[in-house]
This record gives sequence, C-alpha cells and structure tokens, in this order.
Amino acid sequence: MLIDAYQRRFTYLRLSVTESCNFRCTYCLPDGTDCDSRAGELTLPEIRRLVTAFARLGTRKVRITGGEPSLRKDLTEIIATCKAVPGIEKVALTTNGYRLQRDAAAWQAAGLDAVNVSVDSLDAATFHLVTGQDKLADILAGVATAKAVGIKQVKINTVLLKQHNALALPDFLSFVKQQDLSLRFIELMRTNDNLSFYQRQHLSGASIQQQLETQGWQLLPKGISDGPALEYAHPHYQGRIGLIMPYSKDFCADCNRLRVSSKGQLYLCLFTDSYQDLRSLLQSEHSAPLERFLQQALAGKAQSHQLQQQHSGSTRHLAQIGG
Ligand SMILES: Nc1nc2c(ncn2[C@@H]2O[C@H](COP(=O)(O)OP(=O)(O)OP(=O)(O)O)[C@@H](O)[C@H]2O)c(=O)[nH]1
Ligand SMILES: C[S@@+](CC[C@H](N)C(=O)[O-])C[C@H]1O[C@@H](n2cnc3c(N)ncnc32)[C@H](O)[C@@H]1O
Ligand code: SF4
Ligand code: SF4
Repeated sequence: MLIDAYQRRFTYLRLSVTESCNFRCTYCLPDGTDCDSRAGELTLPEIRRLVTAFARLGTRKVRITGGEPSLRKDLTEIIATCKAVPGIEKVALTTNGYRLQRDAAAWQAAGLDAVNVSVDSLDAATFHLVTGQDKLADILAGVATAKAVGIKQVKINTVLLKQHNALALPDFLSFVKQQDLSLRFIELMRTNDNLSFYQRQHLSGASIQQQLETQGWQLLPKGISDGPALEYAHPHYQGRIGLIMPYSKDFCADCNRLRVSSKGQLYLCLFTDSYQDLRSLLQSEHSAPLERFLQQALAGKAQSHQLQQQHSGSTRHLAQIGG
C-alpha cells in the first residue's frame, strides 16, 4: 500500500503522456507549447510496467493527462494498456476536447470510463480569447459525442477567471440543467510562469459556493478515489456543479494522488520543488524494485502545497505535469 507520513492513502495516479499542447490557454501556455521535443515520452511497455507497479501498491484509478494527451497517436492503446492492468478499476482522461468528436468511440471501446473536458466559457468569443482556439462548438459537440458513445462519466473543467467567466454562473447552471454531467469550477492556481495573470484574474470559489448553497444546492459525499472537487446537486437539475478550491483550508488533508510526468518523473505533489526519475526502473518486467522505490519516495511527500506562501515549487505551468 502507498501510505504517507500523514496516513494518507494513494489510490489515484495522474499520468501525463505528453507535455505538448495545441491550445494556448492564457493561464497555462499563453505562447503555445514550450516543449521543444516529443522525444523521450514514455512508451507503451514503460506505461504498462509503471501502472502495474502502482496497481500492485493499491492504485485503482489512472487519469491520463498532459499537455494535451490526444496529441499522442497511440492514446487509444495507452487507454487499453492502463485498463488491462490487474487492479485498475477506472481509467479516466483529461483533455481540451480537440479530438473528442473523432475519437470518443474508440477510447470508449478501449476501456475509457471517464473524461474531463476543459471548457472555460460557453461564449464562443470568450472561449477563443482564453484558449487561442475558436472551437467552442466542436468541443461541445465532442462532449455530446462522449456521452452518446457511452463514456460513463463526463465532466467539464472551468477555470474561474475574474474577467472572463466570473459573472456567467447562470449560463453554466442552465448548461447542466438538462444534462447528466458535472461542471467544476477550478480556482486559478499560481505557477511560476503566470504570476501577473494570476494576480489579475484569480478569484476564490467561495462566492460561487455561497450562491449555490443559497439556491438550495446540496453537497454530495465523496468516494475514496475521487479528485479534490466538492460536488453539489440540486433536485431541479440533472447535472452537478463542483468546486476545486486549492486555496481553501485543509484542501490537501485528503490528498489521494501521485503524479508521473510524460518522461517518467515522479512528482509527489503538483507544486513540489523536485522530482524523482523512474525511467531506469521501467526497463524491466520485474516490478519489485520500482515498488520499493515508490514506497520509500512517499516518505518525502509534504503535508500540503505552499501556494498561500506564494511558492509554486518548480512548476512553471500545469502542462508540465498534467495538472
Ligand atoms: N492543487 C491541486 N489541484 C488539483 C489536484 N488535482 C486536480 N487539481 C486541479 O483540478 C484540475 C482538474 O483535475 P482533473 O484532471 O479534471 O481531475 P480530478 O478533478 O481529479 O477529476 P476526477 O477524477 O473526475 O475527480 C487539475 O488540472 C488541477 O488544476 C491536486 O491534487 N492539487
Ligand atoms: C494542464 S491541463 C491538461 C489536460 C488538457 N490539456 C486540458 O486542458 O484539459 C488540465 C487542467 O488543468 C487546468 N489548469 C491549467 N493551468 C491551471 C492553473 N494555473 N490553475 C488552475 N487550473 C489550471 C486546465 O484548465 C485543465 O482543466
Ligand atoms: S490547460 Fe490544457 S489545453 Fe490549455 S494550454 Fe494547458 S495543457 Fe493545453
Ligand atoms: S497540492 Fe499537492 S498535497 Fe495538495 S492535494 Fe494537490 S498534490 Fe496533494
């Protein structure tokens, strides 16, 4: 089992499969991808060995992320590889949705259980401004396709931005009124590259939480491998609204996830100063050394991030580790 010094259990692996991205989200990669080469990304056998070692230590859920994971030509095979590992119960994907319309059916057939799609605005012009891509209609069509092909869980991620979507709560609420999906507002996090944007745009999720509670939305209980969102439901709405509030008190108290980058580096936290290279341990089918390494490494996991102290570790942007 993977249990740290604070008695937290780690059953959720966030696996980045590329640092590259084709979008230019203003809070993440405003100048486009800064990853100079796709060389060195984990191969399918390395992914299989990695996920096997994690699963033998109690990991039950793998979320594939990036950069933009759908830029990997072998993403369908990556999904199937993760799903085939004994012990893995849930394979999920976080994507900007660019390839969703085209590939959702293949991903579902490969074993994808859940997909989270980033949609920062439901207004086409604002979406274009925030992401650098004039593709809102395509992405929303992709979300509908994901549901139509039978991906069991579909969620929307919306980064809360003072200037672009802070006043759009009514639009987001109408969006989930008749749709069985969860839309989560994520508080903008400070990274080493986005300081001035963060200072201009960051907004606490507390005011949305307050509005939801006043309007009769009720907090749902959480499962053991769920992410950090607080999820709310309302009897008049088919969908749910979530809040991811990393600046709130005790956000890290029930941290249940570890991260591996697309080059095979273990990150114990989204905002850690350093990483450990797992690559050499991924060359053998013998998983005991990797399992021992992971267990020992976990002793170094900090209790919490230090975002409140204006410290983002070595994280330049979230595409570097997959958010
Ligand atoms: N600070 C912090 N933010 C996180 C963490 N996990 C997720 N987030 C933020 O939430 C965003 C959305 O996460 P997703 O990739 O959709 O995954 P998730 O929220 O764990 O999703 P579920 O598995 O559906 O519960 C991430 O990109 C981060 O911005 C975390 O451990 N720490
Ligand atoms: C880094 S992206 C990777 C996956 C994929 N490219 C996507 O956008 O969904 C994962 C998530 O992180 C969120 N994100 C990126 N930078 C962020 C930041 N500084 N603060 C909060 N969320 C951020 C994105 O909106 C997205 O939902
Ligand atoms: S948030 Fe996702 S889609 Fe946007 S630039 Fe970052 S990695 Fe790309
Ligand atoms: S910031 Fe670090 S410790 Fe906190 S929940 Fe995220 S990964 Fe876990």
